[in-house]
Amino acid sequence: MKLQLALDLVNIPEAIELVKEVEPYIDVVEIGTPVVINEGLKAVKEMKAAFPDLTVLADLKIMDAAGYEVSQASQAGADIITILGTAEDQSIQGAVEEAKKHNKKILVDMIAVKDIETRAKELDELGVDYICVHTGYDLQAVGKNSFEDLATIKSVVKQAQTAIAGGIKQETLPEVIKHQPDLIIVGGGITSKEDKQTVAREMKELIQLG
Ligand SMILES: O=C([C@H](O)CO)[C@H](O)[C@H](O)COP(=O)(O)O
Repeated sequence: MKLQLALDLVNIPEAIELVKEVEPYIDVVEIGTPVVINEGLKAVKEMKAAFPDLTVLADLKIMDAAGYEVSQASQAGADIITILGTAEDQSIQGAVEEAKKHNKKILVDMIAVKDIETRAKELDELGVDYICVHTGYDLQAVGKNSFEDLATIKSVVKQAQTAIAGGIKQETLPEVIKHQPDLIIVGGGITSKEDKQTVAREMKELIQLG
């Protein structure tokens, strides 16, 4: 199980400063969708330049023109690029093919997918690298989480790795670990804390205990 830090509500210098604090404890750094919207792929480029050994995920949440978007993000230095599970199969295939050309990986975000089980099976067959269940900010606000969806995808996926995102905190981490996803994505659970380094270290230690 790996730990991904999601950076959503920061600018580029703040993102780099934050990663400096927690780098030893994270496996992947995510340039979140709001950062990409505000700053563009420059944010991915600058993060990769600052931390060449860290895996960088560009949370583009692609819905169309997937091959082109994946190509652009790959050239900016992203190692993993996200596409939405609700996108057309044609788009998913385009993303997977383009990512292979650049030796990059595709993570499918299952936010707003209604039939998680069926779609996860289809995506797995389309050859994506990760399938990620995700409770977005707007559903977190009404008390939802993705633990059940994680169990669902774990039971049907054969080749892809599994991931979970959305409101995960130190207190809910043990419940996540029980389901053994390959990737655990944490944003506010670390970035909103005063002592980010301690929280990231303690979360990483818990993950390593498995
Ligand atoms: O993908 C995300 C969200 O849609 C905003 O872009 C977040 O990165 C993801 O939810 C993880 O952040 P937290 O929910 O704060 O842990």
